[in-house]
Amino acid sequence: MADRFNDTLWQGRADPEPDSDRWHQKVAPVAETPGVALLGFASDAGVRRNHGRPGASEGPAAIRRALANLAWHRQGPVYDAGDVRCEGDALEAAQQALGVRVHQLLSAGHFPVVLGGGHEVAFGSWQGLAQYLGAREAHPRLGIINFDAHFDLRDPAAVTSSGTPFAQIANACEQRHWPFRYACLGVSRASNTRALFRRAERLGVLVHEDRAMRESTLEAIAADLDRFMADCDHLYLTVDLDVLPACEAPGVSAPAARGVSLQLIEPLIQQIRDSGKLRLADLAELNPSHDIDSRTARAAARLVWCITEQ
Ligand SMILES: N=CN[C@@H](CCC(=O)O)C(=O)O
Ligand SMILES: [Mn+2]
Ligand SMILES: [Mn+2]
Repeated sequence: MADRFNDTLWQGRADPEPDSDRWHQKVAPVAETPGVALLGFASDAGVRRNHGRPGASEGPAAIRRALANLAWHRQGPVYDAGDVRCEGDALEAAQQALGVRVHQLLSAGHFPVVLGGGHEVAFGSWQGLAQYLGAREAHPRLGIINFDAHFDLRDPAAVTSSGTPFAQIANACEQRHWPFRYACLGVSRASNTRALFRRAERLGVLVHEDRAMRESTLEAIAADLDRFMADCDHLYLTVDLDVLPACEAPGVSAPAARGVSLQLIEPLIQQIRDSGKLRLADLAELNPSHDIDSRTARAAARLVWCITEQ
């Protein structure tokens, strides 16, 4: 189920001038010094269960290939912790295995960045963070910030999938008597039913629709996000690449007719990164078999680069 560091993915241009490093020259197998730990979740079992277009299990390798050639401006180390792979439809076991790895990385002082995988990655990521925080606090004030065209709050009673992770997390929080704090930014009213909007309202979700996210509203959204973050001690950032317009991210299961441009999303992600509360991040839904000229993989890599820029 677990794949280790794969050197063949970390290849790229080597410039002869000094101080010209790129990620492929710096990323290393996990070591003791705390750093960013990339961890792949090679799964599209949740997408399949959700009747989507399969192929996201190849996402982690494609993100690494796109990251490899980006310029290195960081101080601290970046590690590649390999992949957790979902075998067949064994999604629950894979999510649990992902949780175990995320917990281990957090306990070792690393900042895990999980590379999906369908958005079912979120329930595995969260399990790892919940184990970590739950061992330290009775009622952790954890905020989840999801950039996504979809709420992914479908009823998990019948089947769990890439469309249910935040409803699963809400249920798990209720069982633990933990607050459920969830922000979904970039959601499309056209792509989410009334039932999903009602569930989001019942759960007190902070919502900013795709069509309300513009250059002129960015300041107000940033202020809203600041208020959300002020109520939290820890943050989990999750980015579903289908929040981007189809021209920026064609390689996803459900491309967005409208979407929110990377140009608008990036400053909000910087704000989250700079809060000092970000414990965990993941990227979801990259499907290389539907990508065009690696656009989506490049957008994903750029987001990882931005989340870890420090
Ligand atoms: N993670 C994806 N979730 C979406 C997919 C929508 C679609 O396939 O059209 C959802 O379940 O709503
Ligand atoms: Mn989505
Ligand atoms: Mn999603």
